[in-house]
Amino acid sequence: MARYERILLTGAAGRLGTELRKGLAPLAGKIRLGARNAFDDLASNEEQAVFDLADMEATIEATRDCDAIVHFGGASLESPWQTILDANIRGSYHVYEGARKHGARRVVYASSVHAIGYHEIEAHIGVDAPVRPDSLYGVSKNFVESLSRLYWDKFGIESVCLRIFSSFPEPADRRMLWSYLSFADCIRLVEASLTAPRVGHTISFGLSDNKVKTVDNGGASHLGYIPRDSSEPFRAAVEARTPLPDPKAAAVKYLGGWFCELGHPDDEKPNP
Ligand SMILES: NC(=O)c1ccc[n+]([C@@H]2O[C@H](COP(=O)([O-])OP(=O)(O)OC[C@H]3O[C@@H](n4cnc5c(N)ncnc54)[C@H](O)[C@@H]3O)[C@@H](O)[C@H]2O)c1
Ligand SMILES: O=C(O)[C@H]1O[C@@H](O)[C@H](O)[C@@H](O)[C@@H]1O
Repeated sequence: MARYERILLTGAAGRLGTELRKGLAPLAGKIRLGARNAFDDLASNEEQAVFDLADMEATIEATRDCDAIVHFGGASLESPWQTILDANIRGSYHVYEGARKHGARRVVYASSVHAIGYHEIEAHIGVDAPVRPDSLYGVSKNFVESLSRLYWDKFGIESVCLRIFSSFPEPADRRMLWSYLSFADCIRLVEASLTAPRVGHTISFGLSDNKVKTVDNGGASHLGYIPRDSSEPFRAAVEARTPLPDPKAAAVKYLGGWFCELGHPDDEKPNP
């Protein structure tokens, strides 16, 4: 029997949402696909909810009858304040209010490395290091990590906040040789987050079993996530096509990589 009756997946049309749509299928009787546009290829175990996360009423309504929420919708890069505010901050508040009003037991949230992007790689931080965002995007991830903490402490809604590093079809640059999370491992991580018996409020890094380890995920071992992939098969090709970067550059020094070199998104020309 499936573990959940109905899971709401926000961001269902996105890069990771598209992968999770297939990956979550065994875990729930129904997957409700949350997106801004309608799908025309619904499988028999799928239904849809078309809404913008900035719309409080519609977002709360989309959570009705869902016993779990996998929240992967929102701006996935540094963006102007208004976008961050509407999609990530207000949108996530609406999701958590939906969980509270409609009785979802657990939320799995796509946080990001950019919540702690200004920590130096050599610090080898654990999941309980102080937050250190590298962007407004990172600040929005800090907000939701904190919001979800409140909803656990006050309302008993469990959350797993996944600080995903770089989840792409394959590592695109040298940083991704240590920050890579394969799609299959991303699905394993979300599955572990949904099926671990007790998670309370958990923060976990989201990485594959890459050879170079930059952080310590021991504080999330109770999830039982075991990565099976690694960036190593891609190393030779990545190193051959990308020059050795300056080791003192902010993009190399900090976990957040190139986000640490971005300008401010609300300046007229943020990235000259
Ligand atoms: N892929 C990665 O490497 C990575 C790393 C860290 C965190 N994340 C997080 O994982 C989540 C998914 O990332 P992704 O790589 O699939 O990005 P993506 O941009 O492909 O997916 C995000 C989805 O959210 C939707 N969305 C954006 N604003 C919305 C709004 N206002 N209302 C409703 N839907 C909205 C988009 O249409 C899109 O389908 C994001 O929260 C992102 O911050 C991704
Ligand atoms: O740092 C990274 O590699 C990734 O961080 C994530 O938060 C972003 O959604 C993704 O677009 C970045 O490429």
